[in-house]
Amino acid sequence: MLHADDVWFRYGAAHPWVLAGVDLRVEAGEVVGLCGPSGGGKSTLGRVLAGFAGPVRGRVTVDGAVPRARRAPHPVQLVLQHPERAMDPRWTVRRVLAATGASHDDVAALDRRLVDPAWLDRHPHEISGGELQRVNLARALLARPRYLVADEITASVDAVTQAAIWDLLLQHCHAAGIGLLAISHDRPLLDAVASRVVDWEPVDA
Ligand SMILES: Nc1ncnc2c1ncn2[C@@H]1O[C@H](COP(=O)(O)OP(=O)(O)OP(=O)(O)O)[C@@H](O)[C@H]1O
Repeated sequence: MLHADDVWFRYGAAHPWVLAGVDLRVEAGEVVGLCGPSGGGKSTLGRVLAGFAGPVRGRVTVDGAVPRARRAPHPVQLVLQHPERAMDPRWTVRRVLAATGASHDDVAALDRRLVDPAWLDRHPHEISGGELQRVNLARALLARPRYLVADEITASVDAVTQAAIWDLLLQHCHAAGIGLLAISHDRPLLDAVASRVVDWEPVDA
């Protein structure tokens, strides 16, 4: 289980609390939606869950333990809305994927619906936004996460691409037993992809 256990967080002592006593659980293989208003702290929680920031109070555990700094990828991978901001524009897609530490064989064996081999020698700006988001998801999956946090991952693509990306992601998470936290302001989307949806309550609400 991925567990935010009484998590408190603020961006410095002079700033207000963004997370105040958050308790959120995602079981292995479960798909949970997190829905709430803009600026309420959902992305902050995603960053804390994936280890980009530590809680000021409380703790995040992954399958019962607090993840320790080590050379292996973090067991919680975070995927964001804008894949182009998460990649070096000078790198080819192949290099982006190889930078995960994945072997040539692992990259070659990727689901072709996720990464078309024709994209491998192109740069991020030489494939579409929806294609680049699939590469971004492939990169997260190559890290063999136990949990994924998907933060507004299809907010910038059309409805058909959105459906295709979610279909693929859910298939991969189901096959690998990955727990998924889907963050969005789009309640109908979360109702369609998640087995339960948590309504986020901002600190000041
Ligand atoms: N690096 C930062 N330094 C200071 N405050 C920050 C920082 N990042 C976010 N915040 C503040 O934390 C609060 C929560 O932001 P966050 O991005 O987590 O909300 P959100 O619910 O994900 O919003 P949205 O749906 O618009 O992305 C906001 O008030 C934001 O201004």
